[in-house]
Amino acid sequence: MPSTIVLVADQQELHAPLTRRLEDQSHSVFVVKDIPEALLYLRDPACTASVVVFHMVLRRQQDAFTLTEICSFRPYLQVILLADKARGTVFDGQTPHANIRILHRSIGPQELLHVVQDAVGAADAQMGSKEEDSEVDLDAEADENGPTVFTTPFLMRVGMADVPVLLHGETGVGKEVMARRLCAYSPRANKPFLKLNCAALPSELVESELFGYEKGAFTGAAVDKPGKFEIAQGGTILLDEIGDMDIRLQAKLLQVLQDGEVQPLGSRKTVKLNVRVLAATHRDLRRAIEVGTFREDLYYRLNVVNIIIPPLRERRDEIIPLAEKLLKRHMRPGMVEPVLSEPFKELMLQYDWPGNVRELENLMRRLLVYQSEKMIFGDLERAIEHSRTKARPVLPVAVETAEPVAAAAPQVAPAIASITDLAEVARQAEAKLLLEALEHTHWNRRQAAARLNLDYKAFLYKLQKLGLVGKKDKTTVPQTV
Ligand SMILES: Nc1ncnc2c1ncn2[C@@H]1O[C@H](COP(=O)(O)OP(=O)(O)OP(=O)(O)O)[C@@H](O)[C@H]1O
Repeated sequence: MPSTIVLVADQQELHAPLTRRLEDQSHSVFVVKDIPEALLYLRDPACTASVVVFHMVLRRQQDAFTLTEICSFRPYLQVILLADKARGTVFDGQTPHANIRILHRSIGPQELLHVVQDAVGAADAQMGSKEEDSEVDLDAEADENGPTVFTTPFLMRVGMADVPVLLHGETGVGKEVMARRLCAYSPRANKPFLKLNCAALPSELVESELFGYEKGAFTGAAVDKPGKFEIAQGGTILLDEIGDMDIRLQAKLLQVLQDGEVQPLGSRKTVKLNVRVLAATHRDLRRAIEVGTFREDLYYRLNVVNIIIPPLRERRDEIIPLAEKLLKRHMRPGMVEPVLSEPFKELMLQYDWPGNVRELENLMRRLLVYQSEKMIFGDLERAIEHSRTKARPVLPVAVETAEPVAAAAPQVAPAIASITDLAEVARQAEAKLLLEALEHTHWNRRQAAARLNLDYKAFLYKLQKLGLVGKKDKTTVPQTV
């Protein structure tokens, strides 16, 4: 069975031959240049590696602790370490975890290949026994890496499909975790995975980050800079908070997706792209389309597969297992793992978790710091009391799902009456009118202004105010869409 193998090596001549031979056997090899980066990757919930080979000597005892900890929450993971002596000196006389093999650093390439193949077999055997269990009742499978409403076979199919995926869900539900997981199951698993948060930056910055620029393209562009699309070549890009992307930029993104090529700002060259696009949002994009703040054509481009991740309060059976997993994730070596008491678990099950898994994670981190439930018991009680007296947060409208398994997920409530602010309603209505006029006139602004019986300057001012055009950057407004 093809596996994902992490190879930790800082020298090309060490990892290149091994990578080639493993890739010849259809395995995906992910090369990491240093130990801290490798440990970080292995701790990531989206990591699906079954074998990790440290082609460098582990010297810090702290790293050995971390590795042991990773092995305990990733029971399939097989670890191969090279050491100065074929005995684990870094483990300071302690017996290493059963899945850790320590070899002498002078081992030859052929012998190392055999050990890696053997480790792949051992990981497969352990995963196989888990898969047999899951065949009995796939839906009930307790998947440690994501909401149990999505089975591993479903996610593998979507991951392998290499099509755009739109992820919907409230903040903190695990959209990024899901995106990383889809990537890990895809043929692009050992290629770059980049994320850009479209809401966190002003639109000009999002544009230059995504598409890159050439030296001199604008004030401050002192050197050429490739955009994320270019850096992610061969891999995957996650456009987080796509619902917050400026409408003008949406047009440009659409063009890039349609043409499969990108033109850095200020440049004449175009770069052919081979990047899988995943997008995530907590917004109701259907509504955004209605009010003219999201382009329908872009929506259909991104929405080949649509996954709605339900909020944590709609998958309460996952709260306790997730809490226990998050406690383990954040424990430092030598820490005593707090045992969650029954009354505390009961309280956790009553709470609605508006911040979803992120909020649960923060609570578990606090618990590890305080080492006492008592200190946060009252906070949780007050939060429950508060949520009883307040209205539920507004949720995104349920949208159709492309897969039967996804359709089985609890549907989220419609976002009725989410816009209570009159000024916002007026702003959105105005934006819709302006955009319609621009669409009709193929983005000829003079004609669009005339169509709306508006003075041209007043029209431009409105475009600016609504964020539909940059102050100086008129050239990037699409003339044809
Ligand atoms: N199934 C899971 N197992 C373990 N941790 C999880 C899981 N889902 C989410 N998390 C953790 O919860 C936090 C929030 O997850 P993530 O960033 O994926 O959510 P999000 O929906 O993308 O959030 P936002 O909308 O704010 O971008 C992260 O620290 C992540 O590691």
